[in-house]
Amino acid sequence: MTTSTNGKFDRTPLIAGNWKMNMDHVQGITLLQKLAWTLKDAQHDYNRVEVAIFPPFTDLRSVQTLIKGDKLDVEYGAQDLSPKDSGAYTGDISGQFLSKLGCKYVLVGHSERRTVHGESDELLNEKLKAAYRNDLVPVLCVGEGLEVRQSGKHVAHTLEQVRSDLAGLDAEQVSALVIAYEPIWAIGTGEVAGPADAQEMCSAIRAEIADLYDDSVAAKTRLLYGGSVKAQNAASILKERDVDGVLVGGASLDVTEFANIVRFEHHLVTD
Ligand SMILES: O=C[C@H](O)COP(=O)(O)O
Repeated sequence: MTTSTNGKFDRTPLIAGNWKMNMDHVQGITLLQKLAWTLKDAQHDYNRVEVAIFPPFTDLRSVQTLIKGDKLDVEYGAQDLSPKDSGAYTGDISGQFLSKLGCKYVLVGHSERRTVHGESDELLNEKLKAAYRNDLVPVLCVGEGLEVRQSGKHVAHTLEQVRSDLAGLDAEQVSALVIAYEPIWAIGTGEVAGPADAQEMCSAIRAEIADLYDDSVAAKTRLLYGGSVKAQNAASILKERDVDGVLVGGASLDVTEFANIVRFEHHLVTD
């Protein structure tokens, strides 16, 4: 039944669910439990397609306990971290604490952090370094707003974000990095960038990494697309050569929908 989509899967595809500020810890473990059951019933192979969730900070301990207790193969991460490791930074969360909670990943520079909280590329560069210092794999989010897209400067704009955010990172760090291209105009709006748009940007980001580092680094960095991804459009986006996964917001709160996104290869077979 399962088939390779296009032979690109030397990079393990990553299907990531960003719960944003939804699901308290009780709701969160119910959602995770249902997701794990659904994927178990479907005999999902986590080595073939990795699954990660990004719950609110207050859910992380419960998520860790469930995943450890039930030996689930779902990975998890936080939605943000402080650029500092400890100190008088009221309200901030240290990467040290996230690491201690068993997080594998952390989102950095989600567009809602950039726009609602005014986070700059300089700050995001510090957050990336904090993530690596604490053995967390960052999922760096980049992407343009509607005005930039309409001006036709979306590729230049996004590559500038990539260059600024990665300043000072070494080849090993960037090889492990995940970058999510999320055009702001497509987030939570129902507007989806087409597969060709996702491929255009992911291929430009990969070429930029090859320029900044080398081809072997660019071949390892995983690139995701995010913005109104649903089960119905996931497979066509994931078929693109440089798209290695998706970062899902709204649809990650619906178990059936998210599980179907995780099982995108099966949709390719039946589409
Ligand atoms: O982190 C996820 C993105 O913001 C996409 O959200 P969405 O799938 O609700 O459009």
